[in-house]
Amino acid sequence: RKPKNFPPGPAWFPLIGCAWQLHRLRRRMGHLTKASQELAAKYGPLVGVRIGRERAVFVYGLQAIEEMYTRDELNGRPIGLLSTSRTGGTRKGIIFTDSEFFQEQKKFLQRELKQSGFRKEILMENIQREVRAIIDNVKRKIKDNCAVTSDRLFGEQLLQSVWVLMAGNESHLDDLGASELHRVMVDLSHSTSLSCTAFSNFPFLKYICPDYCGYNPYVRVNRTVIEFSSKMIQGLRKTGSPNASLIRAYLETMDSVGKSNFTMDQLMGICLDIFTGGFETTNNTLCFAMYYVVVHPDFQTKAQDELDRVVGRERLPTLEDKPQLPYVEAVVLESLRMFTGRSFLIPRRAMKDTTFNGYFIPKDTVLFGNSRGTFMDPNSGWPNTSVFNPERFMKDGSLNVPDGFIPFGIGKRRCLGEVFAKANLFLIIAGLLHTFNFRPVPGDPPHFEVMEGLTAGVKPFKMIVSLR
Ligand code: HEM
Repeated sequence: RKPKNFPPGPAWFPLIGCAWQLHRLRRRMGHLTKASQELAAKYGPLVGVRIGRERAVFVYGLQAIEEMYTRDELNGRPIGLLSTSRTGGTRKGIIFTDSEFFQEQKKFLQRELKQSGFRKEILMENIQREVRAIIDNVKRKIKDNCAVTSDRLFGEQLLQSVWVLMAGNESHLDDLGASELHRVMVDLSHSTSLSCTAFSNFPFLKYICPDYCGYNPYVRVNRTVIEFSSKMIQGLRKTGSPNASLIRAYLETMDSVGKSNFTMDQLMGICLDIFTGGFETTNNTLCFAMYYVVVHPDFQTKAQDELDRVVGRERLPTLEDKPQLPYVEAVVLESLRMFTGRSFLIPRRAMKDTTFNGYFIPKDTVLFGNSRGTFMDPNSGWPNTSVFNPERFMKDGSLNVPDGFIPFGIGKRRCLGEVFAKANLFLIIAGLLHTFNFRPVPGDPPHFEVMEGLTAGVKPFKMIVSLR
């Protein structure tokens, strides 16, 4: 059948997104995924929009997103200021590259991480060290017996463990470095959005108002992360890293292969991607989890009862306990649903002229996947989607993950850090609930507000934390 013309939709939508971003209203305006959901209700799973002179498509609903995830010709990443200006003018790293270059680099990273940072004993040592540091950090904060704010509870420790994932268990960031990197990563998150960054959608703005349109801050924070990584790697090169690690393997390949795609600039792009992918997503999921356990003490108590039964009070939970802690895992999955269901996916690019859902999609069209439609929309087949309820992942006392719950994506562009993220989220949430009680501040309950950034976050809130 002859494909229909480009998907229909309003031309003005990205303009509104950019206006939100420019006027820094995003924190009060709720999340753009909701607006795109309303468009999908009117136009269907593919909504055609115009961004400057380019046409783009918003993709909505599980079926359409799954198709986008798995079709090779929809596997590219956009070529634009968002993907080039972060790494000195050309696309580098994993997240924003495509074609054979991307395939070669991702394969290398997957193989090396399997042999180093993702190996069970190395992963456990790294994350358990991080969980103990997070618990000590919270203990220090509650010493004064006043309310604790949700941000800065785990961010620096997360960055520390992401660095160890790349550089090996012997290499650590010092406190000053971790704290500075944390500040920069938060800036990076707030300086941009994956769907509606003004300078990326309207590149001429970088000449007219480079600061106001977000271009300068975006370039500046990315450059700082790259300089930081470069300094750390120079240090590693001088001292020689004693253990197998991703960075050591990359440097060795670079030296042995000589002139190839394995370059220092590309390694910097990879560090930037792993810091960004590893920090932002996990940190925001944890903030959603903390918000919901504070406002739902019953879920908190149920998870704590399970932890007491299975783990006892004498030691911290481990990954070996995970199969016996289905309810704690259900809390993790429900927090992931709340986080990912409010975020846009990393944009895609059509690698050639193709058809999608019956429509003609020309080469280089940018596609924005909205994961709200996969498990947050009332029509997605999940009941009461806006309500936090870990029970939806439980059946007869066991964990039951419904088909179509794909917070880490599927296909060739599936999340590189999935193993690490799952272990991290489980051990941090289990460790915190095992050690502390989290309660609302009397008379000042947390106010739920989604902040748009690179991904969705919860506005920082205060809570009372006490040792169990
Ligand atoms: C809550 C935690 C996380 C979630 C929900 C998440 C989700 C995702 C999703 C859905 C994608 C696929 C995007 C697409 O198909 O276009 C992705 C890609 C990616 N993630 Fe994650 N992620 C998480 C944590 C991490 C961590 C911890 C790391 C690194 C240590 C990481 C690194 C990456 C990278 C490098 C990519 C790009 C892969 C590619 O383009 O092929 N992520 N992530």
